[in-house]
Amino acid sequence: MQNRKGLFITIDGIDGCGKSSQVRKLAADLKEKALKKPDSAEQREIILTKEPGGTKAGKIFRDLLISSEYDLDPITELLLYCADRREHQNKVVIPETERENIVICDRFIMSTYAYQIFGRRLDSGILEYLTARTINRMPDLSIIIDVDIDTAVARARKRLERDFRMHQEGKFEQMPGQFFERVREGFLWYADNHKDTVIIDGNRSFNDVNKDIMRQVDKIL
Ligand SMILES: Nc1ncnc2c1ncn2[C@@H]1O[C@H](COP(=O)(O)OP(=O)(O)OP(=O)(O)O)[C@@H](O)[C@H]1O
Ligand SMILES: Cc1cn([C@H]2C[C@H](O)[C@@H](COP(=O)(O)O)O2)c(=O)[nH]c1=O
Repeated sequence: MQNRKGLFITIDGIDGCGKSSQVRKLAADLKEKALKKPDSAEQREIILTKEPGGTKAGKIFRDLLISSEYDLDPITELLLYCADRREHQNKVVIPETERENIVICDRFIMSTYAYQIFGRRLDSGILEYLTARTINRMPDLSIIIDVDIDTAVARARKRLERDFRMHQEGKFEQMPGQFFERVREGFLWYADNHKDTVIIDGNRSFNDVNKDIMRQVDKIL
């Protein structure tokens, strides 16, 4: 383990890969572990958060970003994801890890590489420039849940239609399959080229995926 305070764990993947359900389950599992071992390092507060939208200003960025209503220019979109991340670092990730808590975040920078650089085909130089100057706390562990595009798109659409949220949140879900192929390629590229990043096969049962996630998290606790 690096000599740093707290822990910052991120879970990522294409829409519908199952990450939000796994983030919630991981938080519940860690809380249960802490109850069982009251004197251990696991006795840290668990902070469940997300990008975009993990801060007060971030909720406004999120509305702008994921609605299909605004038809944002791709570079505007990239800048807003970076602005949301900067706010989230300063208001949540850094203060909570400084308090030695465990921050579990639904999505992080791998999503920006996957969706904006690979999906939208933007120049990675802008993202690298902004990241180097605005992000101080990188994850101790990044998990990418990898699933087949057809499975992911079907799961994401089903969930949005069930919740009647396709209009407010369905911007990416309405994109063609080739877009998601590029996004998936972006996640795989990120894992191949960055340390502390692992891929977990999400085409399996919820419990099997959860077990693999817990195995990875146990290594850094
Ligand atoms: N391993 C799994 N097998 C089958 N269904 C799953 C699995 N994991 C999650 N699901 C279901 O798929 C749907 C999407 O899951 P979830 O919301 O966790 O995905 P997500 O990746 O966070 O999606 P989004 O990015 O669109 O918010 C939910 O209905 C969930 O119950
Ligand atoms: C952080 C981040 C996210 N996105 C996209 C990916 C998803 O379609 C939405 C967020 O929705 P979720 O229900 O919270 O998964 O935002 C992106 O394009 N770029 C990013 O950096």
